[in-house]
Amino acid sequence: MKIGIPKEIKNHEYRVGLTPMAVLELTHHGHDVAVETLAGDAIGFSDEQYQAAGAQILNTAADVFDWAEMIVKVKEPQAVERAMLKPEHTLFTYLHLAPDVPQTQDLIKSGAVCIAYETVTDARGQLPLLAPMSEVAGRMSVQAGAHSLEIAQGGRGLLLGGVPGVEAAKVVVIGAGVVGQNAVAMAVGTGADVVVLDKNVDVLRQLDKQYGNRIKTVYSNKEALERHVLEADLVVGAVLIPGAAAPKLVTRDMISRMKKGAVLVDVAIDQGGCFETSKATTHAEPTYIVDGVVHYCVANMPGAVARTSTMALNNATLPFVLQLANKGAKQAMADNPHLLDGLNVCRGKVTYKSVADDQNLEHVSAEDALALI
Ligand SMILES: NC(=O)C1=CN([C@@H]2O[C@H](COP(=O)(O)OP(=O)(O)OC[C@H]3O[C@@H](n4cnc5c(N)ncnc54)[C@H](O)[C@@H]3O)[C@@H](O)[C@H]2O)C=CC1
Ligand SMILES: CC(=O)C(=O)O
Ligand SMILES: [Mg+2]
Repeated sequence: MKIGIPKEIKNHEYRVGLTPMAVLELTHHGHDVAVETLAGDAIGFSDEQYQAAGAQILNTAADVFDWAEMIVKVKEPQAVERAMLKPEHTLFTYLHLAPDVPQTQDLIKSGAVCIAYETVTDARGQLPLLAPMSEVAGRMSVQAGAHSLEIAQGGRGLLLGGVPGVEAAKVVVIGAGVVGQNAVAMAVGTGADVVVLDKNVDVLRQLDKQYGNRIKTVYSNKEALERHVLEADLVVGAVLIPGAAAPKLVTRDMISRMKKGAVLVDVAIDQGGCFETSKATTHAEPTYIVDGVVHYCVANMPGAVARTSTMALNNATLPFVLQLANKGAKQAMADNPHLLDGLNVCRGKVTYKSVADDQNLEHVSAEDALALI
């Protein structure tokens, strides 16, 4: 198969769809790979390394899209990229479609087969292609929150762990999945006072076993959520309903009653965000302030540590890229129901139920849509 890797163009996004090491695996299996020039340059993957792995280097994204049968990316395609998609393409990347109507419409119009990393599942019902970036973003969330708590950033002027004789800051993590667990680990490491909420008692049980009384685990209902958010210095939003728009758990009214200079880090912003006042920001301008509360809402947090993130992402995506390349998209998805769970848009039809529901669109099951390929 002909596999194309364009350079990422989202603001301060330096990850790349495939590393030279991953390209070598594909060329070794007899596939052809084309990489846009300088696609990995910012993170130390040169054009020469890609050529040594057997790839050809093309000058523009348009050349890559024209040549390739499958496009492997990191971030959801931007408008100029969507305009280059054709029905012959398989697109394999993060999509986060539920809160993104223009992207959904463009992918429908493209006729392409669009498989989203974030809804591919594994045998335990988890999300193996989201998990590595959630690990990165969860760890970064506490770093970003600590920085935002500094006075110069509009924060309360608190050090998360305090110092001897001065109490630690209170960190509240909403959602105890992969992002939440990694945020808790980092927050505990700083010495902060940590509370974590979830609706899944099993994950709270797990954290309770791991940390004992070093943290507080709390079942997430309206009363508990409000009480802890109002006491918080830093709140990390880490909830997910797979494929769907994030629930707005923290309302504008609650935010107006939070401590001035408190910080919200909305990691769930790529699914629309779980704070009512959240809107996506970029690494160039990561924060803004509403009612005295600092909001950090960067939708591609792992892009800031792009070398670590690219390698972690490739470890997870490569087996699926190989299946798609070796068998073709239709057969690979027919053979692997976990990969089929990734199918979001296929030949003009929305094939992921919660995306269709959130946008009032017709839904065709992924199984039925395979017949369209
Ligand atoms: N901004 C960024 O750069 C990045 C964002 N993310 C996003 O972070 C979010 C979380 O991802 P993961 O941790 O991997 O998901 P996950 O599925 O591992 O965990 C989500 C948790 O939220 C809980 N939850 C759902 N509804 C809830 C509610 N009403 N109250 C409390 N808890 C609730 C679930 O029970 C689950 O434990 C996703 O939206 C993901 O796309 C992930 C990586 C990077
Ligand atoms: C998961 C995601 O949105 C990211 O890595 O940017
Ligand atoms: Mg994102």
